[in-house]
Amino acid sequence: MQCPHYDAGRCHSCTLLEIDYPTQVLDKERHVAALLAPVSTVSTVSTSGSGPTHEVTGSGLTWLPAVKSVESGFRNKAKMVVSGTVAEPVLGILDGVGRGVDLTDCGLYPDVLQAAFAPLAAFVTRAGLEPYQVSGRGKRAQQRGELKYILVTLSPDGELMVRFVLRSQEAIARLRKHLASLQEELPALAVASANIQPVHAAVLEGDLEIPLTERTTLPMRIDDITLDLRPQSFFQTNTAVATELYRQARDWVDEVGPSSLWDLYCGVGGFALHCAAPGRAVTGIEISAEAVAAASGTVATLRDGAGAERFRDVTFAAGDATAFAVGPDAPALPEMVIVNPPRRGIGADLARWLETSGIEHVLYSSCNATTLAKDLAAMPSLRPVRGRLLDMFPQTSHYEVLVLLHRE
Ligand SMILES: C[S@@+](CC[C@H](N)C(=O)[O-])C[C@H]1O[C@@H](n2cnc3c(N)ncnc32)[C@H](O)[C@@H]1O
Repeated sequence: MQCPHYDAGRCHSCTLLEIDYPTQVLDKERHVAALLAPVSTVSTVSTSGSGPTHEVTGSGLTWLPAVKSVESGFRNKAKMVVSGTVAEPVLGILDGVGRGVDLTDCGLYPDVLQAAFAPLAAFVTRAGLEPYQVSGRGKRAQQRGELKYILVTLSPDGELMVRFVLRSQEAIARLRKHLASLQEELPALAVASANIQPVHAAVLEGDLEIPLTERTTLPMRIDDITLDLRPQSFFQTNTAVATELYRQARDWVDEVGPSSLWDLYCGVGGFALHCAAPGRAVTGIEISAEAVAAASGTVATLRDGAGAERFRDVTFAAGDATAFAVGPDAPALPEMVIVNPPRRGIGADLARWLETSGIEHVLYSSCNATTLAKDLAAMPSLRPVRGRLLDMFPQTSHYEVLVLLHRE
């Protein structure tokens, strides 16, 4: 992929841009294999001869060929910092000295997403949304303006969700007044909302979300399941690769064939719903109440359709994944658990609990192989047997990896 912003030193996000794509994937495969080698080696203890000896008999982990992405135009969401002025807003990033860099032609975005930026910039001007900026430092820092970010998500069917992250509610009336004109210029706009993020900190969004459109969910169709995305919920960045991720998870879960399954860190239910099957009880746990409400809505719709049997016993609840598993009110142990935590991993407590729980099968989907390796080291009885890298983030060193663990 060629990028004028990278060539000019204006943007450094795509750290692997100078490496050809097949080599990027190969390097990532080597990276994850090396990180997991210490936890995927089969060890046996031999008691013959003079005393116990520790023998390493090779890796018990089989890697499937990596799932590759298209090299550009794969991101389904854009997080645009808004800078510049009301008359000439700049959508993109801030460079090292706080100057706005226009990234509306960034090659990671599909054409439909790129085409949304000009109408959005024109809307910023029409609605008089002053870009947020800070001058000075420390106690002398002066904050001005309202609009911090514009967050845009593109659905597989070409619809858009747009969120305006604002410092206060000062501009809400103007947003509402001019929204119809934005919808005219941007007919793909299905869901719009304002998020209020009042603090001056490197935090993308705040707790308060104010809907601006009647529709509040964006349908994200993946194979035969349409997930409902709400403004404050997570969705995998690369829809095509996410589709392969959920298909692979479903295949491995079906091979094991559990009658009960937990999906911890379930988001809007991607794994839980793809892995649902007649006679299988599936429980999704997620910290975001919005995501749980969306997932519960999806499953109700699916039950009304042809999927009554498949989705009969699928439920979602809001809560902390570790507290749910280790807490006194935990339901009966499931036969299999899926975990898909944020970059920090599942952490010591949940890993310890899984290790001692007796649960036979775990599927771990990770966007950070370093924390994955650490978590696996804390669960030595659960051995990785199958792994697959899914390149969700070409041009960067990030990737997703799915690992199937069986109890030894
Ligand atoms: C990598 S995302 C995965 C979401 C989902 N599995 C998917 O495929 O879209 C991690 C999810 O964990 C949720 N989360 C973060 N901390 C959590 C916690 N302590 N307990 C439960 N869920 C948590 C986040 O809100 C986010 O939805």
